Amino acid sequence: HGNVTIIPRTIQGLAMTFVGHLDVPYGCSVNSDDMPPESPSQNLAALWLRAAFHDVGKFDAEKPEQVVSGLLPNYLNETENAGIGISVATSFASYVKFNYSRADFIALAGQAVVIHCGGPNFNFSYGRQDGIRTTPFTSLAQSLPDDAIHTYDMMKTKLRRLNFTNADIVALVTGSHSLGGAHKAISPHLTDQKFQPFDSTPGIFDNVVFQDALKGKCVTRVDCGIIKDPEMKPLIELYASNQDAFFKQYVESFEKMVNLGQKTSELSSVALDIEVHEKLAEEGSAQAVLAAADAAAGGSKPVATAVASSKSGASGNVVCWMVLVISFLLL
Ligand code: HEM
Repeated sequence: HGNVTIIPRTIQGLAMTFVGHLDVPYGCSVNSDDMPPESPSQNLAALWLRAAFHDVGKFDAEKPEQVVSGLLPNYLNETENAGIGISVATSFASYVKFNYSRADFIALAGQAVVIHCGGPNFNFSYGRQDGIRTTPFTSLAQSLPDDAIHTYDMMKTKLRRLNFTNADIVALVTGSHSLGGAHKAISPHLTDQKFQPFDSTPGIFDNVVFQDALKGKCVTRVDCGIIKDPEMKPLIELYASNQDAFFKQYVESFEKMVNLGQKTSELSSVALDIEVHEKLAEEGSAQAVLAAADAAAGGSKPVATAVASSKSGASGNVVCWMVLVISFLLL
């Protein structure tokens, strides 16, 4: 981790690689090239962001110095990680030999998603240590809040174990659910649809999820609990009316999340140059995302938006693959 001139360049290169994958061909929503149609989630962007959370799931506030991150690929069989295994980020993390940690790798994938899909742009901190594979985490099996079996109060207790404040919880949990949605294959307690978007713009990282929550729309038990929680509701109202306030809090809370268990004084910081996905609005609405999911699954219903986005994706593909090749050369 010592070489400060090389590392930032490789981090920028890797960030571009992630963005290249996201853009082939459905941007921030469904990526049919990477996600096989039979998989429970076909939303690579959402999966990577989710993975950044799950990678710190073993954090124990009673052992704050215990390094927990970088181990997600070893825990994909746990029920709390159902559906994440398909994520290319975690598979990459298990086989690609970069000169920085798997923890950095997974955090960067999540952060690249936030920036590329319309969220706040912020520096990436790097130099995280990876947890030791043989760490006995067994006392903390099922350590992440489980939407299918826990009450809202139990989930809130588990989120407190991650040292999350109310603002962290609202920004990170409901806020991250700005992207993606629930899948019958993973969350039969929530939906009987293959894909149930969390908000009306599941391919855009924005504050619409809070506006929808105030209109009574919530999908996960945790989000439905948050909107009813008198401690949390004022924050939902704030973020619904003020996207800047949401983004400001998100940056702080995301940093906190991906640094759980790490010695933050030993981390360095580098600016990322990531462009926002050019067809965000066109591809990010619930209707466009559902149409793309249908197309990716081989559905026969042609929908105007899906056809339009896959056409634009074809020319975009060439550019994206060039970006991928160039960024691998840089690495
Ligand atoms: C109490 C905490 C949380 C609970 C109970 C929870 C629960 C869930 C559930 C049930 C799903 C649906 C999975 C599926 O059916 O495919 C989901 C999806 C998702 N979660 Fe969370 N979540 C929590 C916190 C977070 C956090 C902190 C993040 C990110 C920082 C996050 C990011 C996501 C994303 C992006 C998706 C969409 C995945 C996709 O579309 O494939 N969640 N979450």
